[in-house]
Amino acid sequence: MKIKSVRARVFEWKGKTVPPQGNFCSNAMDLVYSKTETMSTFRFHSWTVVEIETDDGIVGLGNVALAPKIAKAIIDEYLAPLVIGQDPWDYEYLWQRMYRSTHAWGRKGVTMAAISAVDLAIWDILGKSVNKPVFKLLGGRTKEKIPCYYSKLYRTDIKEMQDEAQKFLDQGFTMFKSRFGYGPAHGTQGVKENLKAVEALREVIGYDNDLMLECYMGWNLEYAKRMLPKLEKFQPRWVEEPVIADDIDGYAELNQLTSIPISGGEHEFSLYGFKQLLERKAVSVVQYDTNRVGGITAAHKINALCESYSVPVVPHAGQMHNYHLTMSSMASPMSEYFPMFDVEVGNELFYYIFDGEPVAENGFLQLDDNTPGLGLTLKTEFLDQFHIIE
Ligand SMILES: O=C(O)[C@H](O)[C@H](O)[C@@H](O)CO
Ligand SMILES: [Mg+2]
Repeated sequence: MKIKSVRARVFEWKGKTVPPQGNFCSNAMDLVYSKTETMSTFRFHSWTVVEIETDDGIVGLGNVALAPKIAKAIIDEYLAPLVIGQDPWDYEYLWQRMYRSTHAWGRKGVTMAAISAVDLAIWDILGKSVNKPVFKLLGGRTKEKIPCYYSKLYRTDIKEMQDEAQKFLDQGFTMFKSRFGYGPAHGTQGVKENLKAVEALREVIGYDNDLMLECYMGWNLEYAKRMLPKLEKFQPRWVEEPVIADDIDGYAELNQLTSIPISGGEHEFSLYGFKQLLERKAVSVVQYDTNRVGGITAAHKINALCESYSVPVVPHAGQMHNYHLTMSSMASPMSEYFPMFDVEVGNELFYYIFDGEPVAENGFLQLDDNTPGLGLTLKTEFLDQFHIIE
């Protein structure tokens, strides 16, 4: 079997969107002086879809959501020529070709995300070629089904947040992730607002359910050091990405500061990036996303590394490419889960592009033993609402 072609297309959402409200989630831009609203940079409304076809007619699907137009250019210009004509079963060799030939300017960020998309499509081909789901190629089922946490609860009106939590509690979810709205730029009033939201959520879900808290890199070390002791009484399961991804010392300090586990890695890349985080004890929960970190070839190795450090892996964003790794790894206790909503920030956009994403039931996800590959197909239902760049 040989790879015949690589097609990378950008799917830009042109359909209806629900504008996220006010300070719906703190983010790294909050710390930079700006005359415009910093939240507006925080959208994921396009996606790169990669289709790799083999000479025997199998088509593998991969995707990347970071800087989609740049990712497409990297795939077209640099990565496609490295894999065309090659045997997809040589996935490690192909991965190393992509990684090493772009190393001088690639390594992390959008280049690694582009490599991830090609690698995902290759693994989809492998599964399809032997008629097995990808998780079977990675070691098989380590759990009957995957526990998942409800992820949204953007910082909106407190009552709205409480109603949202109640609705998904009633649907059987036992774990919830919410977003802080405020950071260092919002002074003591912002501190109060952050605490108010957490208290209000605990009122609804109680202390027998898990609550995770997301900063999305919108704090700094000093602010996080003030906030964590105040949050301790609310027993968060973790506080996520309190500082920017490059501040590994900051993570390490915060992770030792209180009883609250610090999570991160959503914006970290490659086996080496995670080795650094683990060696420094910088995170207590690892949250790579397979479509950023280097695809399944890299994520599988990171899982093994995390297993050896006894650090759980809870990949970012749900999605099939992550679920297959979670299903097959002892290091992964659960998944993130975004239900399908109207297009808002864009975290939910993959439901509009792909068919096959599992729907949670009572807080659990299931993967089918008999669906080969990653289990995704391109959806036709919303096709007319995308502008597609070839
Ligand atoms: O952990 C997450 O789910 C992410 O940080 C979100 O994708 C982020 O976009 C906030 O909604
Ligand atoms: Mg996150």
